[in-house]
Amino acid sequence: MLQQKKIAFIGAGNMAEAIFSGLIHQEKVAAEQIHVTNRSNYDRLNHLREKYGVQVSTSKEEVLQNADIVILAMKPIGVKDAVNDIRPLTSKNQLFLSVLAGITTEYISNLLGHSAPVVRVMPNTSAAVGSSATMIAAGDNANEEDMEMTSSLFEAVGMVKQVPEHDVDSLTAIAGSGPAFMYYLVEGMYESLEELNLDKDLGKEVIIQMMQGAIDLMKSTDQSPRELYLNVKSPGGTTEAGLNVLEDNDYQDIMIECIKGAAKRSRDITKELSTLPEKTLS
Ligand SMILES: NC(=O)C1=CN([C@@H]2O[C@H](COP(=O)(O)OP(=O)(O)OC[C@H]3O[C@@H](n4cnc5c(N)ncnc54)[C@H](O)[C@@H]3O)[C@@H](O)[C@H]2O)C=CC1
Ligand SMILES: O=C(O)[C@@H]1CCC=N1
Repeated sequence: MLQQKKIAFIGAGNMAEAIFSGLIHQEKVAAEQIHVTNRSNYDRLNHLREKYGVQVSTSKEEVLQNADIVILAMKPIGVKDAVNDIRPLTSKNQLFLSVLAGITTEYISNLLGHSAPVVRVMPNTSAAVGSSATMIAAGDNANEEDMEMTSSLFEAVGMVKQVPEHDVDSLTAIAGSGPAFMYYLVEGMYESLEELNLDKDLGKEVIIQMMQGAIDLMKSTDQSPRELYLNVKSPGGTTEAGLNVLEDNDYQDIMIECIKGAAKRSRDITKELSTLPEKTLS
């Protein structure tokens, strides 16, 4: 399905790199099919070309010409300028995938001013290793074939779930931002290594394998997280001592607030930009 397709990335940051590096490593797409541009950082484009063999250009025209799929991967705040800039170079025959947090397909369609299909996509940086949890939601003009194309692209870099667009803000908190919350937790564990006078390399290896094992076990069982941690906890034991500290500090409430805060931010981005741009063409 993806063979021969020209894929244009508008934006060449962390997320764009995670997606196309994953696609290339999984051998789903050849590096020559990927065309990348950014605002103005040619050194960055050059670095990406040398590292992955992708096509890069500062000319948006070159990148967009005959592109089948256009992936919008700039920061949400820059979407208006970016799409205004490329609009004359786009056509309704191209499939637009927006990975921008908090930006609706309606907003993108209004900026584009034509009836090209737009799909909202929320991946995460684990795409780089083929392990993203990617949410996809159809905009009004996206048909089944467009969704299949989007699915097949992102299945190459992990799991894909098609969801209604009204759920994407909440799912962004988990699928998109979630990895950062995990890394933050692990950073805390790393910091404990020093206080415990443990060898850092050994400790890091143990922490990563411990996390991997916990994930493997969760995937292999119907047991709830509560059952799983109760299996670990012994009366008067070490786990109980640690869990007491977490409970005393309302750790789970904090985690719930963390996810809700991220979801709210996604909804607020939409609201901040909610004065929809006027349709430029009928
Ligand atoms: N970093 C992550 O884990 C995730 C990010 N996202 C979304 O991906 C998007 C990009 O995020 P990052 O890659 O982290 O940001 P970043 O700051 O690393 O990259 C942004 C890129 O957009 C380019 N850009 C800005 N204005 C432009 C314009 N007018 N024309 C062309 N290119 C332009 C910049 O030059 C840069 O290459 C955001 O909208 C974010 O919400 C979505 C899921 C996860
Ligand atoms: O922090 C952000 O806004 C983006 C979206 C999800 C992950 N990173």
